[in-house]
Amino acid sequence: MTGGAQSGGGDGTAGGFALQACLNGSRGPTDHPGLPVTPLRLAQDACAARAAGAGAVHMHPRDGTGRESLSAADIGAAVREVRRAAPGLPTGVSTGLWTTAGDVAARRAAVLGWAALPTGDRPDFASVNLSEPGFTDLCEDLRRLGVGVEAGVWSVADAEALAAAGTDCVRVLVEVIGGEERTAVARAHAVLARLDELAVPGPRLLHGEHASAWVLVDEAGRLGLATRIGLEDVLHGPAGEPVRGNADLVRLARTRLATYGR
Ligand SMILES: C[C@H](N)CC(=O)CC(=O)O
Repeated sequence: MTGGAQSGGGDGTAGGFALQACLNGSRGPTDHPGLPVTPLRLAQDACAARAAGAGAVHMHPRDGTGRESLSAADIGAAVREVRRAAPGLPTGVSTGLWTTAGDVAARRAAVLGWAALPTGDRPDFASVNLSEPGFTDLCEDLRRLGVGVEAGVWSVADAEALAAAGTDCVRVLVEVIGGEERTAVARAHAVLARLDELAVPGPRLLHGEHASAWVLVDEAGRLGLATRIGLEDVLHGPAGEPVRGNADLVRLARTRLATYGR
């Protein structure tokens, strides 16, 4: 089985949870009527996702115009509101380079600005995409800020880059981005196997998006790995049925994971 020895201490979780809710991603409000964008809506959805069975949240905080933002003010406002509504819920944010339009120095400066936040307003962890330039400096900056790194591995090449860098991370996100549903499981296995071959430490969280989202929730269940679901990754249930929002998606994922004893 792939993802075995390094999958998270044998308890099938990624550092204490089996299911993370990815609340909004880069989506806009026209994508789904339930999409949370403001700190208050993110907090409401975090709370509802936890009640539905999520053990952590990942979000893309926005500025006053609704655009993704890494500024200390916007990150701090979203994290603070989520912590107020859902105390103790592990809370993470994206650091996607698209947020600063591909400007590595601007991203680094924004993240370094989180030093001005009280520690309680800093996220517990942040995802860092290995395919993006500047990931080693960013990981070191996050470590100094006391923010855990979720290493975003999208390919075998990313797995090799992570092994070569030796980055300390709280979790390895095996993210099957793009491509067709019928190849998603094979792609996931190729990355998981390479991570294990290279003895990359850290629990794995496996997920896909769009057509591959549900098939990889099932595969994570089968492999005993953590996974994630939410409006960032998919806008409907496993049979294409409509959902009201993140809490519905989390409930549906929990039902599927239960069939694998999770
Ligand atoms: C393209 C993926 N939705 C990227 C993702 O989930 C990780 C991140 O926020 O950087």
